[in-house]
Order: sequence, then structure tokens, then C-alpha cells
Amino acid sequence: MIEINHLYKMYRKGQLALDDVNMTIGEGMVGLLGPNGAGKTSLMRILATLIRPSSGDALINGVSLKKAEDIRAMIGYLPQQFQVYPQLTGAEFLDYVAVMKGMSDPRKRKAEIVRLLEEVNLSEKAYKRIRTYSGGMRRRLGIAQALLGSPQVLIVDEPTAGLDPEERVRFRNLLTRFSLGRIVLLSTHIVADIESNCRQIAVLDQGRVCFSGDLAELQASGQGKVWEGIVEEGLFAELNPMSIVSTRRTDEGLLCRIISDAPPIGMEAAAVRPTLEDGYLALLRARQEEGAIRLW
Ligand SMILES: Nc1ncnc2c1ncn2[C@@H]1O[C@H](COP(=O)(O)OP(=O)(O)OP(=O)(O)O)[C@@H](O)[C@H]1O
Repeated sequence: MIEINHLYKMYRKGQLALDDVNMTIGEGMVGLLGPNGAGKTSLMRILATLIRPSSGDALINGVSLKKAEDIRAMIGYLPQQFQVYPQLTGAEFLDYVAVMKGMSDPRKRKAEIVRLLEEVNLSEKAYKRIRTYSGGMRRRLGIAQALLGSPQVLIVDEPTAGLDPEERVRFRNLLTRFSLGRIVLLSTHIVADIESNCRQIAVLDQGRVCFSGDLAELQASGQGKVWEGIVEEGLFAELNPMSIVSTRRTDEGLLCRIISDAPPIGMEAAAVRPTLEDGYLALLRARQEEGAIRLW
């Protein structure tokens, strides 16, 4: 379990990235959603003990972040910009990381690397140079390095950014498999990444946790606020662009999906069932209206 207590992060130039974050994270896959600049990476880097909080603390399985060595032995981390050495092979790279993690027995190291390469479906590429890997293969290698030493907690920062749809699905499935019996904390701003397999979701916005709950609860944030209707093309420009979630051209005009507390003016619209993404957008929009955040 991860217990985050009154975590603040203020960067040198006065940028407040985390503003009193409190959260309890249980076992399984947990999604951390939030728009650009919400503080997701800052939170993950703090939990991975790469940077220190300005104040507050978190306990990972009862161990304080102040005990950085103990925490590092417990967690695996895949950063947003995962740096690899393109001239090494996948197996050489993992061996290098394993040595860095203090795995001194070469035979045990080799066995672990073979096992992990198999788990992430890279055995065939093990002895090929990383520069020949696709983006998805590099991410899978990233997960393999994060899993060296079988950590109880896996922290992955926007792991599917830049992947094609097929790799994205494959990568999500891989993470789901690893989340059995572990905590996998995954940050993203892509709702589909967390749609099917996260048992808990937290939404960060401007450094604050503005939602914590399950998928159904996030979806319910859009209840009664999602509308669909046909708009004549000439009138489209008059709609509030911030409220339009999607548009589709039909023979009658543009079919618009809109998020709004009240039925949209200037069109005939019917209330429709919110998707998870609608719920997320409705939540951010409500905060926007409270004046809490700037527009995208
Ligand atoms: N090293 C830094 N120095 C100063 N400000 C920073 C630094 N790193 C992040 N920030 C600021 O802190 C805030 C939170 O950034 P962070 O990268 O944690 O957000 P994020 O939710 O991960 O964003 P994204 O989805 O764009 O990656 C932003 O306003 C960002 O500009």
C-alpha cells in the first residue's frame, strides 16, 4: 500500500507542482490521470525517490520516502523519457541495469534477464542492438528493466505515449498482467489507457487530487451533463468550443457531443450516457468553471 500524506512540491522558480496531495493506493493497477502540467511526473519522481518533496511524506508498504535506499529496493520505475543505450543489445542493457541494482551473481542475473525478456516478449530480439527496436519494443524493454529484482511496486509514467494502437493494447495487457499481486501506478492523460483494467483512479489537476475513486464513479461525474444533437454547419461556430467533445458529419448536419450542465442553446440535443472520458472531461470542466484552472 502507498499512503501519501500532505505532499507538496515547489520547484526553485516558485512553481507549485504538488499542493497538499493526500491519497491511499492499494494493490492492483491504479491510474493517475491529469492534464499537462497537473503534477503527475512530479508525484511519480517523488515516489521513486528521484526528487524530494518540499514537505510531506509517503509510506510505501510502511517505509517512509526518507529511507530512499529501502524504497528503491522495493520499486521499479519507468520514466516518461526512458533513456537507453542504442549500441547495446537488449540483454546487455538489462545486465547493465541489473549490476547497477546490485545483483552481483552473474548466473542469477542471467536467469532473471532471460525470464524477463520472455515475459515482455522480447526473447527473439534479446541479442539485437536496441537501435533496431521499435518504440513499443523499447517500452517493453523499459518495463523489463523496471521489473528487475521483482519489485512490489511498479511506477510507470505515460508508458503508452507515442505507441501505435496495436502496441498500446499489447503494452496495456502486459501491465495488467504484472499488476496481479503488485501495485502498478500508471500515469497518463489518455483515458483509454485506464479504461478497462484500473481498479482505482486518481485525477490530479494543478497539483491537487480532484478525484479518487473507481471507474464507475469517474464516469458518473458526467451524469446529466453529456448531450448529443445535430447542428447545422453554419451554426457550429457559435457553439462554445470548450464544451464540444466530438463531432461527426452526417447527412443532416454535424452530430455534436457536448458537455454542459444545462441543455446546449441553439440546437436540439438529447442527454446521453457519459463515457469514462466524458466523466473525466466533465470533472475538469467543472473545476475550470470554478476558476480553478486555466483553459487547455
Ligand atoms: N524541474 C522543474 N522546474 C520547474 N518547474 C517544473 C519542473 N518540473 C516540472 N515543473 C512544473 O511543475 C508542474 C507539474 O509538472 P509535471 O511534469 O509534474 O506535470 P505532468 O502532469 O507530469 O505533466 P505532463 O502530462 O505534461 O507530463 C508544471 O507546471 C511544470 O511546468
